[in-house]
Amino acid sequence: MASRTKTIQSEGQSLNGRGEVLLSVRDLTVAFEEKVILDKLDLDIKRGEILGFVGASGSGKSVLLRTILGLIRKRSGTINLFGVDLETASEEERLRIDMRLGVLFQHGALFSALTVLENVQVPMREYLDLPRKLMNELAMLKVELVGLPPDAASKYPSELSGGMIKRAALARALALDPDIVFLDEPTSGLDPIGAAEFDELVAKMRDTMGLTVYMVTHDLDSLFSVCDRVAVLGNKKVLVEGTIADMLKSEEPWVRSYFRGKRARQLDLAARA
Ligand SMILES: Nc1ncnc2c1ncn2[C@@H]1O[C@H](COP(=O)(O)OP(=O)(O)OP(=O)(O)O)[C@@H](O)[C@H]1O
Repeated sequence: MASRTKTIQSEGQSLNGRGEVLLSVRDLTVAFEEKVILDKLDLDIKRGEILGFVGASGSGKSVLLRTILGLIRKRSGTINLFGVDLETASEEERLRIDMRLGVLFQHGALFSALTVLENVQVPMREYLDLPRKLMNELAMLKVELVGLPPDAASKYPSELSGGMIKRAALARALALDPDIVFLDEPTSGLDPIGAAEFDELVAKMRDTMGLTVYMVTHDLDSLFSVCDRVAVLGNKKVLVEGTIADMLKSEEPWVRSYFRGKRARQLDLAARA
């Protein structure tokens, strides 16, 4: 556990383009009939950062993620990705944007009838037209990139551990070399060691590839150990955002109890030790 809480946050801004805003959400309102879930919400994510997105259960984290990904229709506001307003984007622009996004859904794991290699190739088949041999080679590189042994490539999801499934799902999310990956509770269901290893992998990808990560999580360990910035969803908008240090100083009641509750205090002490 102690190694988990040792901070592995970004050490510098050395990679090109760091700081550039890749996703900008402004005045976003999402409602299901009369029920407003998000009300004039603003959010930015910058290149090369890991943004941890937290909020009470049912506060709308998944709705926001699905709206950004174009799976839920917004009522008003703008969502701008890579400088393009999604509402006015042409079909071709939208396709190019989609290819720059990787997604790891919490329950959307892997196709059970496909091997790991075939799962990783799903986005490649959808968006690219590559010869089979090249696709196999590229998918294999992704399998290795996420730290899976080569023999995992020919296995089916039912033959893998929980941690290996998450890695394989990450490999699939990285299939097209995206600029941003959206991870929906990536460490849920993993034991602390598996979760720590997954966090370290994500941090390594930020540091070596400049990957930008939007991580919805309830996992305090992840928030303390890898997130460069945290955004808290509450009252239908981003209530507070900033570093973990900012969260620890916040007097907002939900943020206070979440980040300064007993468990959070123990993690903070361990991280400082
Ligand atoms: N398709 C839908 N139709 C109607 N209401 C919906 C729909 N999808 C989500 N909601 C409602 O939107 C609210 C926010 O749900 P959401 O799943 O985004 O919460 P969450 O913050 O991700 O919660 P959790 O942390 O428990 O996963 C909930 O009240 C939910 O019932």
